[in-house]
Amino acid sequence: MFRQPGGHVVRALTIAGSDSGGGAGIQADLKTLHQFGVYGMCAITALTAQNTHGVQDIQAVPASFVQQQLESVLTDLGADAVKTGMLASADIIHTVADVLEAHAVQHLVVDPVMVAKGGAPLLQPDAVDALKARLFPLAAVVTPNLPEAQALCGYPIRDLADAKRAARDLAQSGVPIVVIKGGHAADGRPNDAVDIIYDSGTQTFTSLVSPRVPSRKTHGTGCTFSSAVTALLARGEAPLTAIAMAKAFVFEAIDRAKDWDVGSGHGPTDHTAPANTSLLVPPAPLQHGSSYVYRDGTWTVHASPPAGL
Ligand SMILES: Nc1ncnc2c1ncn2[C@@H]1O[C@H](COP(=O)(O)OP(=O)(O)O)[C@@H](O)[C@H]1O
Ligand SMILES: Cc1ncc(COP(=O)(O)O)c(N)n1
Repeated sequence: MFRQPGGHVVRALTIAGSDSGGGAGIQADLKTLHQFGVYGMCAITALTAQNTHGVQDIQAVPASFVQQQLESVLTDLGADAVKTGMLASADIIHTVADVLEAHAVQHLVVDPVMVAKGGAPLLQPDAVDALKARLFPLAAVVTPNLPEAQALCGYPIRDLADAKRAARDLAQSGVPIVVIKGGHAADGRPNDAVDIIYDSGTQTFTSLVSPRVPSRKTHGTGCTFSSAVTALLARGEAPLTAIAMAKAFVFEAIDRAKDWDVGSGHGPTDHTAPANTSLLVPPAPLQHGSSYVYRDGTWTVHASPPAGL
């Protein structure tokens, strides 16, 4: 386990739904935290019966029991960073926000999970406003994918300019760093996977680019990405560095699983991808406002921003 100077074992808490298929949700989160050498804990918001073909059923967890799980963990073990994934309902969002406020939690990563890749709704539609009003102001980093950013902003995101507008608009809810993830932008094009970061402190956009792995096995990529960011924030990395290392980790996790036979639908990624090597580390320190490309295990700075999403 990763330790701070002084011996403190680094720990992180995920508040999310359970994926029985093991590729997304709590299961992806704990695997990722472990891979980064961070002690992982969880508060489960919903149980899903799920596989690589979709979500077959959902059992909600009462908000009062979510609260109890959070209190149990935070009053004893504590967390150096916290992430949220599937929160299911407005009730649970309010409860989570109340507890996180009361415990003055630092380094909160909010992954505003709304719909599974197969199309199943994972958040009640009336809960979107609660997410923005209650959790975004507590977050250090918010990580919507393109459909989530569209739902949160209320307008279509078709290109890089739209993604930048969305990131800036979402930061208005009091979020220091917004990452618009470009995993959904493929439309069959063999393009790159481009993530746009907006830092409201410096008011700059930084883009992170990797090749797009031609694979359907991307179940849980968002959970894996936000958990890697959480682990690295817990370890004390600067946010931009954490986000870049997380992107490189997810690329490696997708790449290593592309020929896996785990399920016959949208399969999971390989959480044993290397997490603690210099491979993931970008040219430090990252410059706000620049564009970085991760290719063949190396980060390089690019003078010009990416051409598109
Ligand atoms: N086929 C792919 N190849 C490389 N990177 C990908 C691919 N699909 C998604 N990513 C990356 O995975 C991360 C999660 O993005 P995304 O899949 O959009 O999230 P979500 O699971 O929330 O929909 C982002 O860094 C994105 O760029
Ligand atoms: C419990 C749970 N949480 C999150 C996701 C989103 O993951 P994806 O977008 O890859 O389907 C999921 N499918 N299930």
